[in-house]
Amino acid sequence: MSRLVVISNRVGDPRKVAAGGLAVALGDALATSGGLWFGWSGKIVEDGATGEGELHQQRAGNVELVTIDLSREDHDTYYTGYSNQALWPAFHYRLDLADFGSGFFAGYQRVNRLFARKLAPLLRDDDVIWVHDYHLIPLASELRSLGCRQRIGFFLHIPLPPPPILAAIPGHEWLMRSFFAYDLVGLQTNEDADHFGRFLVGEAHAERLADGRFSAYGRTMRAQAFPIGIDVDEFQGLAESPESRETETTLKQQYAHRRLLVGIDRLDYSKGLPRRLRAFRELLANYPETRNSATLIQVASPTRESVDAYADIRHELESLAGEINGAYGELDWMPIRYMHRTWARKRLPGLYRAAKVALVTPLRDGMNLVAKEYVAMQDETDPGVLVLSRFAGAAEQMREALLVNPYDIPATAQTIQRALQMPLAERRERHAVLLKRIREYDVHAWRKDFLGVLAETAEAAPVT
Ligand SMILES: O=P(O)(O)OC[C@H]1O[C@H](O[C@H]2O[C@H](CO)[C@@H](O)[C@H](O)[C@H]2O)[C@H](O)[C@@H](O)[C@@H]1O
Ligand SMILES: O=c1ccn([C@@H]2O[C@H](COP(=O)(O)OP(=O)(O)O)[C@@H](O)[C@H]2O)c(=O)[nH]1
Repeated sequence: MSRLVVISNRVGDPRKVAAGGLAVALGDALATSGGLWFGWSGKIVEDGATGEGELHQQRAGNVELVTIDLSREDHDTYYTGYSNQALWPAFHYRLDLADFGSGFFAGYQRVNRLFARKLAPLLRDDDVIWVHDYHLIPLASELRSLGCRQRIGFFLHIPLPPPPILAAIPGHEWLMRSFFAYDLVGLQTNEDADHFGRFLVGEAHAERLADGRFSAYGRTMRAQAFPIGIDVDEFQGLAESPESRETETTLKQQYAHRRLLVGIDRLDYSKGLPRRLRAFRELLANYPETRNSATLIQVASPTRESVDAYADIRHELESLAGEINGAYGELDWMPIRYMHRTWARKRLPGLYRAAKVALVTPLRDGMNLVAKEYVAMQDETDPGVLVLSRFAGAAEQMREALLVNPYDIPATAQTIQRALQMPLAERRERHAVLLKRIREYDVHAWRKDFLGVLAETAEAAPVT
């Protein structure tokens, strides 16, 4: 059987806690199949010091982890710069926040080349290679130029915007050409796949063939949606951990006579947190019965703090939370319990189970695994309600959640109130459909589906 080689910027020990859906999902997927996981070590070597590009190898169960250190300059231009200040905002429809700063693009190319150079000697002829996310779009073309002929798939975890937005990215022609070094490109939703296809045909003058295949630059590549899932059983198992049980019991006792809502996100501007708090304030203002009762626990996990837009969103959110608590709080009740830290994964089930309503209201999100985790953790006899942004990738599969437009703050407040008041029969009905769907297409089905389609693709042809 071929070995699976996964490459992503963020690498995690599949047996340990991680914040960020990619590391969680790949850890789950690799723990089943075994294989090699290659990526950044998380270590930055200060300029001038030795050790840049050094490889670290360790075994985690049946997974061999190989990680690489980055120099300060490479990290700042490739990860903080081009990946998170250019591609991330642009792909999340936020050209206003995009910075195509000088040096970013060169750093991005340099690190992709470095990854290829370090990885190529570790590869076997019959390996199946699976590259992940926007940090590494050109990796396959770098590997191909080193002579790699293995099948290579790519999965984009973030949204893919409509053609006019993509066309605003300087160098987009080069990026699109890079996709053609893959045999299969996976996207989160049908909407993303549709945008991608239209861009390839309209801008890259690709020919659209049958079965989602496109031909351009002398190669054929297939593109289709594979909505990422969670490991429902593993996550449900976590609910039995002592940490989770303690969290659940404590919160249920504390909120026995109140209504608990939960939000769990990285503190990213794409997650729509300030608008969520404004909708919550509107709820308190418009529905007096929610005062002294509705409490929102908002976990905002620190992320990419050296980027200005992330520092700005933190200040905005913290001042808003303070303002709302100041206006509505009582001696024995605060409407918002805000935590700027990462919650251990083993405690999350308890939090999900104690909350009557989950607020997942990103302005744009590739998928959003929190939405699926919340559903997976509910008590089927008395489930909570998911309020979900129509702009999260998860909304394509989770129509039975209460879908909202997070830009429409009054309507979001009204929907939260509807969630708080939803009768048991309706909650059970909606939850049962959602749970069935996330079980059917869980992280294992996602992995099998992607790798199955990749196996069907023709032998890799040389890149011209
Ligand atoms: O690695 P970081 O810079 O700390 O960021 C964490 C991850 O954020 C993004 O996650 C995406 O993938 C999820 C799983 O497919 C998806 O549900 C979510 O909507 C996306 O935002 C990013 O794409 C990853 O590369 C990061 O590791
Ligand atoms: O404090 C936190 C915040 C998030 N997560 C996990 O990080 C992932 C976030 O993935 P999602 O797809 O929702 O968004 P992303 O952060 O990848 O954009 C989920 O599995 C969460 O359970 C966590 O363990 N602790």
